[in-house]
Amino acid sequence: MLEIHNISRSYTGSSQTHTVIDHLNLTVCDHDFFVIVGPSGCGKSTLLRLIGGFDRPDSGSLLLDGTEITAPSKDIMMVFQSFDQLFPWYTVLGNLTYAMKKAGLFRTLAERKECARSYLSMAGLSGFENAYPHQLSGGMKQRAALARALSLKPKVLLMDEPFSSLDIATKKALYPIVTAMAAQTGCTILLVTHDIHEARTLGSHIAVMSRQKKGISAVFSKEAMPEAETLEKMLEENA
Ligand SMILES: Nc1ncnc2c1ncn2[C@@H]1O[C@H](COP(=O)(O)OP(=O)(O)OP(=O)(O)O)[C@@H](O)[C@H]1O
Repeated sequence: MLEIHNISRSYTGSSQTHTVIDHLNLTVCDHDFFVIVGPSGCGKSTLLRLIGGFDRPDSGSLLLDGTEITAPSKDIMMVFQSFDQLFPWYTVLGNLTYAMKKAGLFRTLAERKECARSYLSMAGLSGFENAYPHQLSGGMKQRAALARALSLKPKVLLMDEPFSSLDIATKKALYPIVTAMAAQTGCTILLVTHDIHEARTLGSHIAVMSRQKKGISAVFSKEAMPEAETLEKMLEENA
């Protein structure tokens, strides 16, 4: 379980301090597909960086299974928006086996390859194991990045607008794959998006972040999820 207690984070510029997150609290349960939406600049990426241990709060604490998050670790992986997150000099399979080796997973290359193939199959990339990243479409690159991250068996996967550069048809084709991968691996997922349709399609929960509140203004479970129009309105109100 991920527990965020009363965290605050400010950035100090040349003349003033800008508080982005102010006493934010949030609990994300194991296996949740937790989607964070919010107006531009409200601090969504800042929050993901804090959860990932890439940044530290000025006050408050973040706990994963009761242990404070103080630095990046193999328990929490991140997938970004950029199509350039794969190593261009490795094949798709090589990207996964190299990451596994670095993470100390499996003793032999054969074991790593077998595991990598199963994650690539989940991502719908069977047959592309020997392709290089430049030979893949944007959607395929994001699926490969997702497969690579999940193959490292993190407890939590953070995704910062991973699909926002994809066209609508590609995104729609990707959602069932992402949902199936989340279910099959059981990984807890936190996804930041601007796309309300994406949030409603993928999320087991949706949290709305607010610029005025500098925190979370509402959390909805799948059963109580508002219509897209209502969510859009909430985003406008929280800008
Ligand atoms: N390293 C930094 N130094 C100074 N200010 C920063 C830094 N990182 C973020 N900010 C500021 O903090 C605020 C929140 O930024 P953040 O990127 O977390 O928001 P966001 O909700 O992810 O935005 P967007 O939806 O546009 O990607 C912005 O005003 C941004 O300029």
